[in-house]
Amino acid sequence: MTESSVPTTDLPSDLWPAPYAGGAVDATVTVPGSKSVTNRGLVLAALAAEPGWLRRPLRSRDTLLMAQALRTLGVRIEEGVGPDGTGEAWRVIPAPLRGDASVDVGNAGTVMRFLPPVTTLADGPVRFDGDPRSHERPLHGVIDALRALGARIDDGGRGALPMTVHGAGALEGGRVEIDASSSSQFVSALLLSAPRFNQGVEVRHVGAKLPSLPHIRMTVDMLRVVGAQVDEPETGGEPNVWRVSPSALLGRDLTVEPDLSNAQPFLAAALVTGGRVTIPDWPSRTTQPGDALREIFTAMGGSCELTERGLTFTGTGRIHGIDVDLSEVGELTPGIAAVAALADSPSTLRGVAHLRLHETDRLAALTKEINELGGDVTETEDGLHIRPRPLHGGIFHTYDDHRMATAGSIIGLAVEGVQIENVATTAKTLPDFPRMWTEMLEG
Ligand SMILES: O=C(O)C1=C[C@@H](OP(=O)(O)O)[C@@H](O)[C@H](O)C1
Ligand SMILES: C=C(OP(=O)(O)O)C(=O)O
Repeated sequence: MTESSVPTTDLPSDLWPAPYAGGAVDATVTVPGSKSVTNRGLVLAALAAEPGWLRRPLRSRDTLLMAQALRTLGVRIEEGVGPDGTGEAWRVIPAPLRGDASVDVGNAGTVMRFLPPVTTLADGPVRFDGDPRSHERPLHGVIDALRALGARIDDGGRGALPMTVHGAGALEGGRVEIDASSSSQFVSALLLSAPRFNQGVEVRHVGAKLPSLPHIRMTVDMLRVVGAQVDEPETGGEPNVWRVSPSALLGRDLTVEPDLSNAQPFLAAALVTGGRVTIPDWPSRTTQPGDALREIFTAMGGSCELTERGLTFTGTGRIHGIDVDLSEVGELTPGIAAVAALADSPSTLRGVAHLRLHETDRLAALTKEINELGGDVTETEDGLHIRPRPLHGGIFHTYDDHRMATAGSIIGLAVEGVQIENVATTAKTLPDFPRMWTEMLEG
């Protein structure tokens, strides 16, 4: 059993010549596990009353940071092969959570939001810090809610990182109102730890909008799988209210689905080159937002077939613009914008103002980088307006954002001479991206 170190993004900011396709791709691409499922699975297993397994976990910067943080708190995570001897599996052995610990969140929204509630259960202070961008990403929803539920947190009044959560071994819990319009992860964070709060939790979202609803569904589904009792709006509960009862959690044997948002660039490659890409193990039912790509990329000109072999997506060589509300599936925006820049008609991407506070300001970054290749993109109040124009080569900057790197690579398939700055930033969720991309083109 080995414990691997967390890859960092401190690699030199090099330029990676994005491969130009020159013809239709025809490939089968096996995509590693979902970041969102892996990090929820780790948290729930760490909070359980008995050991559990996580099979086919994603091994990337965000998930290794989560694993490292949980280990620092006393949880044992043994990396090895699964009970049936096939494939990678992590055995998670819960333990009383230790304080006087430090957590590096990197720039992982799931780590910076999901772990503060967990650490209220530790027996001492837990210091949180991360990449410079982590200081700018919204955390106030989690901090304010935890204080209202009984936690003591020192954040220097910033409502953001760095901060210290003074774990007291338990948290009272109860009712709380939050405004989660800047991130659905505020809601998910509170729900995930709530079975271990004395009174559980009732979270009421009071903001004007709530992004990334499928990710909240994922939280609810995964809580139910480990035995938690959850009342929520979609199964007859009050709108915008989630209730989790206090209970012990079961240790499960969970298999992580492929990351459908990381499947996006490969599906886009089929669309952009008029080729065909199959993603094995595409789930027939899932809460992952990437599943919406079947509909979105079909509307943009391709077609797809979901069979036992997986999802096969076929492009026609023609790409159409789209007018679409992406509020539920915001993390797909960079890849959709890249395809839209190559389309035969304009696109409007709506409902994603909160992307300004993601890994980078994604609306500004996409606008600038596509325009520097000759494009015509304008930011709207809540999204992007993209009028396709002939593009030329140049440097595509990535701003430490994995999805900027994959978006630039999609454009590079159709435009010669695109160079991706710091492609290593894909390590956040898909460390093997450059190799996978090159192999896809080799067929
Ligand atoms: O809970 C999750 O796993 C995620 C929720 C979403 O966050 P926001 O609601 O902040 O957009 C999404 O963009 C992120 O990539 C993953
Ligand atoms: C927004 C994203 O990540 P995070 O979990 O850091 O919020 C993303 O992966 O697109």
